Amino acid sequence: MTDEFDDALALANGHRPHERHPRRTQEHPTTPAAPVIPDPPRAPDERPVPPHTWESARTVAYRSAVPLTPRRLPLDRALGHTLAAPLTALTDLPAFDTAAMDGWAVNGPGPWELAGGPGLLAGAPGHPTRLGDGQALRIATGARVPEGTTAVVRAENASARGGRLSGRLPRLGADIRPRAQECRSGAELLPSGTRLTPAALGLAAAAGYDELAVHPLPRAEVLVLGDELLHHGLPHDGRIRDALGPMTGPWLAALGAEVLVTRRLGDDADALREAVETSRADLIVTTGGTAAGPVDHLRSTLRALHATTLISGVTVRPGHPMLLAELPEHGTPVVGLPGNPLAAVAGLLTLAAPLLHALSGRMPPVTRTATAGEAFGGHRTDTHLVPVRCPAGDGGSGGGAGVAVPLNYAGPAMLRGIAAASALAVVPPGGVAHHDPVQLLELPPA
Ligand SMILES: Nc1nc2c(c(=O)[nH]1)N[C@H]1C(S)=C(S)[C@@H](COP(=O)(O)OP(=O)(O)OC[C@H]3O[C@@H](n4cnc5c(N)ncnc54)[C@H](O)[C@@H]3O)O[C@H]1N2
Ligand code: MOO
Repeated sequence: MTDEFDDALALANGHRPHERHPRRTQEHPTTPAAPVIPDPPRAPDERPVPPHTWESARTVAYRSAVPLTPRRLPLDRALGHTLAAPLTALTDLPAFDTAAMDGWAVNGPGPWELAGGPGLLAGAPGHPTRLGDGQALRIATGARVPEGTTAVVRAENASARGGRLSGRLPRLGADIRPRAQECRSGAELLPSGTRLTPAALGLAAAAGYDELAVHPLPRAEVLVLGDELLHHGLPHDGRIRDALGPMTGPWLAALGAEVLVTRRLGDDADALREAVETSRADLIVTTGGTAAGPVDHLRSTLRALHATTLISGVTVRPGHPMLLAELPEHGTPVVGLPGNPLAAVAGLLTLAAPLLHALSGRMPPVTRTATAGEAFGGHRTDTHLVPVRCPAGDGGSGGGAGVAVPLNYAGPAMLRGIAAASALAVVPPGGVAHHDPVQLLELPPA
């Protein structure tokens, strides 16, 4: 076991392992064994990339990309995009003094004399006529208040009889939303780099926008590697269901990518090379094939394509064989996710998330602090990513950020823990004691 790990680490570091043992070709006899393709010789000046720490891997991934060129999009197509310029109010909000309640606009202390006419409705054209001293006029929520209004009296707090209105004396300005209460024209409402939520789109519309300058969604392509994978039905004859095909695209989309396609390539080195060479994506994400197995072609394919390796192995568990490379010409990033499913999640959050933030013009993803609900055993030398339950609103003793409890079924090949998790705890080498602060990586929303 130790030898196997050493071999994979050696390979991840750019060395040849001492000895190769075919791992997969005998596992599924129904599939013809893929030919073992020798790694192309390394160029003499090519230096192996030592493994990065988890923190430095995230920084390198973020710094390796620049934001995609902004474009203008109508509001109804801008959800999930990132603002390429601050959202600046194009109008005062409210744009005029507005009734905040259904009732009467009044001028001065009551009782008031009811002014004639149909009353004021929201959106009514023309300017309402001035309200004279001691007068009251029926008004609906959202209607412009007439000049001279000192307050709005709520319908339930007054009664109109015989041309007069009597009721509780409101304080000056009661239930009037004054013009520019929320913002003045020109005020910055949201900074550049904000990802547009439904609320942000509503705010943009309220502030007068029809379209917004945004960074386009980075286009991602997912290449799922592995001849052992089945795409429907039950595992049989040593073959298993592909768990990463259905998971990786949606996860990238939740992180802000537009997923062009998920392609199942088996362990065909030629198909992998062609798919990478011909991709039009801004980000290529592969699953499996990062380690030392006889049909793990990813690293040799990237070398053959003269890709630059930025990250080759990260001192994180699970997920240590993850990699990041850049293709020549356009510098398209290739993220190699390890095949073990929880290791692939680790790669998504360690490498793909910072890259997508950078390509979209967002700040790097951040962790938040919670309190360890029990001791988290750490790895001796590596960061350990642990699925946790940390219910929202669970204040805990540590001060409001929640109490994180590790979940079972968190082995590298398991998804049961992460599927029930609300976050991944980032456990430094040596672990975290019960009640101590622990950093959490949020999982993207569905
Ligand atoms: N000699 C060594 N072998 C391995 C090491 C090592 O250090 N030395 N590390 C192990 C670790 S850790 C991981 S993680 C994996 C990474 O391997 P690969 O990225 O090359 O992935 P595969 O070999 O293709 O698959 C590994 C494992 O995951 C299963 N898998 C792959 N794709 C999927 C998928 N789409 N859905 C579900 N399961 C998938 C695959 O069947 C294997 O069981 O390497 C270890 N080996
Ligand atoms: O990257 Mo592996 O998960 O440690 O199984």
